[in-house]
Amino acid sequence: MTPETSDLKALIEKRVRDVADFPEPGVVFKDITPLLGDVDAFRAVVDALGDGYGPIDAVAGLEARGFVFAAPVALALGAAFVPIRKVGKLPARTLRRTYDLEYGSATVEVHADAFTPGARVLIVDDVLATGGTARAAADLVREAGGTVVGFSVVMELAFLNGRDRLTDVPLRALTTV
Ligand SMILES: O=P(O)(O)OC[C@H]1O[C@H](OP(=O)(O)OP(=O)(O)O)[C@H](O)[C@@H]1O
Ligand SMILES: Nc1ncnc2[nH]cnc12
Repeated sequence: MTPETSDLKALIEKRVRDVADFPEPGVVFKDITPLLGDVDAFRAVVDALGDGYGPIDAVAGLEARGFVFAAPVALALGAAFVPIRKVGKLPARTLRRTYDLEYGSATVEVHADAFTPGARVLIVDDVLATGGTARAAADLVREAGGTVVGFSVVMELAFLNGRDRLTDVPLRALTTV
């Protein structure tokens, strides 16, 4: 680990707050709002999420917290931003996946025409927990014709083993707790 990497991990862990029993008893929620409130930390995280992938055509972000990181990463890389949204929000023809979360379940969609065939796509989110969201996102991008170059997250919750569901996708977690 380079000093820069360990500094970034320490910064993220300092600026992501644990909130017990949210949104339901037994869940320790990782609250990114302090990180978003620290301009230098937010900028460093955006830079690190998109660094070193080579040419990227589109950055796909997961509603809602993933959008906050994915959109600035897209701008920084000179790439398109593609939203992967909760069901019922995208207006044109969509592709859809349903999956389980640490708390409850969710269905997400992407526009069927979001990617040009073979587009190099980086997927960005805030947290990797069970990996259900990440798995759904990677499957949707592929079904829509994109090539998944990587999945980049701010924080991985290792005890939920999400990584095991993404063995076919290069995964980058800026920090793992
Ligand atoms: O690895 P998983 O178990 O799938 O969990 C990770 C996902 O859960 C959270 O989103 P959530 O669905 O709570 O939506 P939000 O961003 O709208 O709060 C988080 O932002 C990730 O997208
Ligand atoms: N514990 C957690 N904190 C924040 N986001 C999450 N998404 C799934 N589990 C989460």
